[in-house]
Amino acid sequence: MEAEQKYVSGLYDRLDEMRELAESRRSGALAATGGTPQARSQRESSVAMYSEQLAQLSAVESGLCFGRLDPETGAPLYIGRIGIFDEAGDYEPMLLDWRAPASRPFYLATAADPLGIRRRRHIRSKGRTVIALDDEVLDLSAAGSAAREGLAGEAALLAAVGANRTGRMRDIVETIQAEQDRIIRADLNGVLVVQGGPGTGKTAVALHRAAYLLYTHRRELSTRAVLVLGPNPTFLRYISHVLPSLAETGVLLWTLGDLFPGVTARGEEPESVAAIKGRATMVDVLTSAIADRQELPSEPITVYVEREPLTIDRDLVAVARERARRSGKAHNEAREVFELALVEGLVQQAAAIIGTDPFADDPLGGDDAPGDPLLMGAADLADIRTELAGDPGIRAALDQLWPPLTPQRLLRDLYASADRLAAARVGRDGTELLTLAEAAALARPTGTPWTPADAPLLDEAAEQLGELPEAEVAARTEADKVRRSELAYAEGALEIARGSASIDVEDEDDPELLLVTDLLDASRLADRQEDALRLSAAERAALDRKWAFGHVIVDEAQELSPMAWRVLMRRSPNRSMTVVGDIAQTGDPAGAASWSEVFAPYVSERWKLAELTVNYRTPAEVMSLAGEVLARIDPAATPPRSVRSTGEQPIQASLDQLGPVLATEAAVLGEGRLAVIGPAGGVARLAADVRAALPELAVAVGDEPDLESPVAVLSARQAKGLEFDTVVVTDPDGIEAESARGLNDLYVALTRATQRLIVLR
Ligand SMILES: Nc1ncnc2c1ncn2[C@@H]1O[C@H](COP(=O)(O)OP(=O)(O)OP(=O)(O)O)[C@@H](O)[C@H]1O
Repeated sequence: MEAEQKYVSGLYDRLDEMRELAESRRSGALAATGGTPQARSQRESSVAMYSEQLAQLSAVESGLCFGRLDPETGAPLYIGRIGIFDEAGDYEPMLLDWRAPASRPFYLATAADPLGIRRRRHIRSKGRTVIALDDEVLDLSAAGSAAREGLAGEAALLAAVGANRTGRMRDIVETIQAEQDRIIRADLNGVLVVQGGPGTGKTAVALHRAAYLLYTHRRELSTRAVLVLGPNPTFLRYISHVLPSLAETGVLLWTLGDLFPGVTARGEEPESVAAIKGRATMVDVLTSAIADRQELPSEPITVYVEREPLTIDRDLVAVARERARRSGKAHNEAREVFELALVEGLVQQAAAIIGTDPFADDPLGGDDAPGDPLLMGAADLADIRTELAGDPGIRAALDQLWPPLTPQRLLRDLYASADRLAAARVGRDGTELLTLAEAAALARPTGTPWTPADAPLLDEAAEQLGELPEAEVAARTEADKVRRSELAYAEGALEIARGSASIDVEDEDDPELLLVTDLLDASRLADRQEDALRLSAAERAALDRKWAFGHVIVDEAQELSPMAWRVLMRRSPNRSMTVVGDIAQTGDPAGAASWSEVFAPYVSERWKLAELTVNYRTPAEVMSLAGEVLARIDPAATPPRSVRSTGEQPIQASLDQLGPVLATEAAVLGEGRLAVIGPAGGVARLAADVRAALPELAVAVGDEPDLESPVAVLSARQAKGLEFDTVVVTDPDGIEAESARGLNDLYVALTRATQRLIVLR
């Protein structure tokens, strides 16, 4: 132990030196002034780079070195969170990054297949002090019973899984198991689906895979960024410390509601409505909704040019509309074709009126050819065309008949109008896409906040609407002072976004306004301002609807709707994805019933399935109770095997015991965390009861509960992906009855405990 302490202390000394160096370089860069704009911008990026280095070096402080491998021949190798080299010596590695190929036997070597390793040692520390060493001799003759096979570093693993929970997910880098390691280090390309029951480490594996991929494919992924999609903001906060503790920043952690740039969709709506919005048929509903905006005038519109009345009637508009639709362009792009055709029709009218010689047929008239009404040449016609194209009356008519549309405006107008919904529910070929009741369920007043299920629809609408021509954008920019001030605001926000990686410039109130994000997509922004704004790939990705991520990781993937998958596939054109989930936990009515159903439309059968089979969270006793619910969901499914048992059976009691049960559990909770889970409809009342029973403790409840509080009251749906030392599930029948997939929700609730489960019915 003393020898290991000496080695580990030497590593911390090097870490301190590295920090000091980064600190002094950063101060140097900060102190320098003046110079060319280029020098200034280089300085700015140096400051950013050293700041990031410093953050990374601080993040690995805890558990810097956690392992040692003794090969059959040669010097021992130390394994840790980052690689450290001996600059004084021959640049020898003092500490190997856990992701380096040479570290791999630490996770994979077994007595049966020792991979050239004699001994594996887990080094456990508290702060900078080594507190325990766990050795495994990887020699069949010396190894214990065969039952130990397959669990690497059993003592360290059991210490980790049995430890108190803190409300923040921890990394598992010290005790990654072989089946997990194979997934973490799987090839970058292709779609990898990780199916695993509760507590099998799917989330942990997904995050470590992100860290591994960034390390191994740094150049490629740092320019394209990695996206991790999770089910809700509370969950993202819960997992948000894992990647920084592995010295990885620059991964975007998003929910579905963050996927459409410029909108942070956090509104709520009934699940049944979200389920309609999630259906693949919504693609056609949007197509119909857009076609419905290409209007024929109910009354002829009269515009005056040089005091002469010109008429925009149904026939003229129908011809122009047909020509624009036939162009095959997206709505906003086809507007130009529509405008040309409409103006051409009006030019003919104007020419007929203005250019008609009233004496054309008068034998006593001028010397023009008898019967020729036109006195105008090509130049005159061109003049009229220019005049008409700029005429405010005609422009207003164009905006009515073929309006330039942002996705926000299209969707907002659609939801706000029963007539528009009625038109959109029928396909272009006359088929019924939504029933009357389904279309009516989508209705809502303008100004209602966007919901997560709206984000994929906004993205789909953007795809179908296309972009407005630059000239149109520029004209509107010029005309609209409000918009310009908003642009200035957004540029300010972008400066701030260096830290926050997202801007939120929604404008709910003025549907006429082109949103700033329509103009500020990152490619245009980068073209214009690359030098001025040195955004990281992750920051630019957050602004650009068409960003293609280097890799996309989806957690709780079973909950995503077909519409959500469409957006994700657009963001991942190279189909480099890791998808983790558990079909048995699908709670959302819009979610998936099988993985093939999800991927068939995109990669047919070309996706790989990996399974995780060991449950690290839930003790065997708890899992056996949850297994009864799983058998009702799917009699063929096997629950994952728990890695440990506590010897304590779950307690089952009556609901009126809530007070005494909570008092008893709080008394033994220590530093741990307790959750009370119940039907969504009763969470507020339940929270009041829990507060009354535990007046001394902070009780978190609500949309985004603080999971670091000792006690949280949650619905089963909110508890998804989370875990607590003690879990009290109240009214299981109520949870089951609450939705079509209530049984799945109950299964989730019963599998959240790391130590103790109490069920009150
Ligand atoms: N190899 C490991 N070493 C130590 N702890 C582990 C290991 N694998 C998983 N765990 C722990 O097990 C718990 C469950 O992991 P995780 O939340 O990733 O599971 P999950 O499969 O996503 O679960 P669910 O589907 O129920 O949300 C976490 O506390 C995680 O840290």
